[in-house]
Amino acid sequence: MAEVDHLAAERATARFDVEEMKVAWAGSRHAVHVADRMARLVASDPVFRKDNRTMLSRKELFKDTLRKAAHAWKRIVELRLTEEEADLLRQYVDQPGYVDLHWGMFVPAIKGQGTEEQQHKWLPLAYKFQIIGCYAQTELGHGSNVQGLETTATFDPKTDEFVIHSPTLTSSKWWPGGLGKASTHAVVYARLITEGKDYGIHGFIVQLRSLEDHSPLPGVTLGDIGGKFGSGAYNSMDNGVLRFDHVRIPRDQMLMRLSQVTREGKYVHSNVPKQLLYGTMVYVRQSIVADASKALSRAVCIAVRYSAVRKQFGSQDGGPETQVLNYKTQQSRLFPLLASAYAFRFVGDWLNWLYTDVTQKLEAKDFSTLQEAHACTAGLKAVTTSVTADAIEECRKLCGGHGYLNSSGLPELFAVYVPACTYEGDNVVLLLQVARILMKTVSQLASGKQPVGTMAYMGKVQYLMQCKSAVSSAEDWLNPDAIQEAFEARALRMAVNCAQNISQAASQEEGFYERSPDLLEAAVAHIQLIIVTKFIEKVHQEIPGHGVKEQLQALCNVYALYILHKHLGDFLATGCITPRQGALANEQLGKLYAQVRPNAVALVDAFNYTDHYLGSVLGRYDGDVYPALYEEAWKDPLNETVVPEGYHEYLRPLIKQQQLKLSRL
Ligand SMILES: CCCCCCCCCCCCCCCCC/C=C/C(=O)SCCNC(=O)CCNC(=O)[C@H](O)C(C)(C)COP(=O)(O)OP(=O)(O)OC[C@H]1O[C@@H](n2cnc3c(N)ncnc32)[C@H](O)[C@@H]1OP(=O)(O)O
Ligand SMILES: Cc1cc2nc3c(=O)[nH]c(=O)nc-3n(C[C@H](O)[C@H](O)[C@H](O)COP(=O)(O)OP(=O)(O)OC[C@H]3O[C@@H](n4cnc5c(N)ncnc54)[C@H](O)[C@@H]3O)c2cc1C
Repeated sequence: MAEVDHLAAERATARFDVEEMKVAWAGSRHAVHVADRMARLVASDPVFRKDNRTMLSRKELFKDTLRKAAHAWKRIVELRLTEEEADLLRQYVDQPGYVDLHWGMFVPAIKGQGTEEQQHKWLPLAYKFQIIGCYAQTELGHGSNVQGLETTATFDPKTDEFVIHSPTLTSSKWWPGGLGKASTHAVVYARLITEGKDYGIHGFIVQLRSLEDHSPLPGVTLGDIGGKFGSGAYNSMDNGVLRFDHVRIPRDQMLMRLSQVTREGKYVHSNVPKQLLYGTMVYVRQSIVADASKALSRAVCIAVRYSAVRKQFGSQDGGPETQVLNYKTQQSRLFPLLASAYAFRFVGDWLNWLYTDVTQKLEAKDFSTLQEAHACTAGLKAVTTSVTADAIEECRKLCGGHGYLNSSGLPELFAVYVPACTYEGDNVVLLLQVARILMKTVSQLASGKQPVGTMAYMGKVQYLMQCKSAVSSAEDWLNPDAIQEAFEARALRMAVNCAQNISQAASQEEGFYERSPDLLEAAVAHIQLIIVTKFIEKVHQEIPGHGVKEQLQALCNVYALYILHKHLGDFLATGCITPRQGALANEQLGKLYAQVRPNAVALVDAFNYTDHYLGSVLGRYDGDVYPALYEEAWKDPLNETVVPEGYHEYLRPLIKQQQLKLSRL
């Protein structure tokens, strides 16, 4: 009971309106309401139970995923849920599965790369689940290097068909989610060959399995690629392997919005940038940024609530011990992660806006913002997923020994989340893309070309290369202009330093290759500037609710000053701030942690997660952690019998043998 009281007391110390913070987090009152309804719908349905997930075998887990997906679809149809509601319902079911790829990549690939006619033909089938699709791009031999894919699609003008073929072992499709067991169709990326010429990678809709009995079609070899990291977790997904042996598809199953092959076999490229082929990846990368804030906020919610419940040391004269949340070290490890969850949420909203804006421009044949969309989605995907993966592990450590139990929810969350650093573009590969664009922008500064969008600050090169921070007290670091200037100067100076070093190499390519570790850091600095800028912009907006703006302001400062403290070397080496100013930032950070402390539990309550979604005995809303931990232990299959299976075979003979030996002595 004492623990329950603890969280109630924690909630009473909050200095802001939690209901209004829920609105700020979700984006609108409507969003809070819909999310609430969908979360409760899922939590109250026994089919969506997930507390036994880590104890299921792979086969049981996969079947459970099929069952949940089918049940979710049934509920979506029965309740006539809107697209927004259906997306949320699937999110709260919280079990990776083939539907993620069907809705998340197969449908968007057809929408983005199919002609109107193709969309008209295929989308209704996909929308009604008459076909199930996946995104088959990566191969055994190549993932990052898309141009290196080997699968071929050779046009045969005699039959008006493409022949899809896997010429080598390394050309086997490898990894696509939903491919292994569930999908009937795939968007397959292959080298288009017509009139004897290789035109590079293009997308094709290929049927893989019979719609009658689900068996692979002739010439198609398919399977699952095997168990993955952790128990439960991403093992609910059937990541697959696929080989083609001269499989024929009609010509009109090439996705022809960007380029076409005529009946005669002539290749025609529309007047659009060829990078639009990568559009589905750009779309998914922006949604992964929003997912990062969800995964991070879940971990932080668990760690904050548990840290308020957990007590260690400090008891005097039999009085209460200290809540671990009161230790300054716990705060300095946890509160930056709390601030990062909010930061990623807001930058994710902004990125979604940017993506929508770019999409509208593309429809109007305006391709001017394509590079900005690529740099922002690639860079933000890389930084937010890397931070989130590390943060989930940090939250596990923040929960001490109990964090290592599956029932804490953290091991599974980590195992599910960590591949986000790799899929949809390895984070290093993506940051190098950002660096390439930074170098291009720096090289254009001399010609007077004004950078735009998130690179616009580079236009202030004369000022930012020589400015000195005016901060002279810890409080000065609360001024957003001081923060913004320091971050802009750091990012620009790192980029310019790289550019200068590269220019001394024998060639641009060689210089880029040699300096790539520095370029990664420059790219990270640029992306951190974007996150800080968007958080500052958010806080400048009108935000209703008692104390809400003040809390967000504090979190924004925590985020920025934490990054400054963590990357102090960059700020000092580039001469943007002095060691004294760095020390003042750290002093201010300590004061901010003290400000966050009484609000910490309420700040995670504002995420509005149900206990079902959190899936953690440590993160329970009521804080009644110990009875739940105790009860959970007894549910383990090992505890089904008092004497374990194998006792008579292995333990008893061993003990008896030793006893016999002893008795002979
Ligand atoms: C407790 C349990 C439950 C918890 C759940 C909670 C967690 C939530 C989980 C969320 C789940 C979400 C589901 C996600 C499922 C994941 C499924 C994964 C799918 C995949 O991985 S699909 C495969 C993805 N593959 C990749 O991303 C490959 C990466 N490689 C590339 O993108 C490219 O090859 C490249 C960009 C690295 C290089 O390409 P290329 O060689 O062609 O290009 P260059 O480097 O030469 O550049 C040429 C110019 O093109 C521009 N460019 C490049 N890319 C783009 C782009 N996308 N858009 C626009 N422009 C682009 C470059 O800038 C160059 O421009 P320049 O002007 O010529 O310099
Ligand atoms: C869980 C999961 C789900 C997936 N789902 C899908 C899916 O649905 N569909 C699909 O098509 N694919 C899918 N993938 C594949 C995924 O997109 C690729 O694994 C990813 O793009 C990374 O490519 P890779 O495996 O070739 O890594 P590699 O490129 O081989 O990376 C290996 C190492 O090399 C480094 N490296 C590579 N290139 C460079 C470079 N130029 N400079 C410096 N370092 C470099 C990387 O940083 C990394 O450290 C999935 C992968 C996973 C793990």
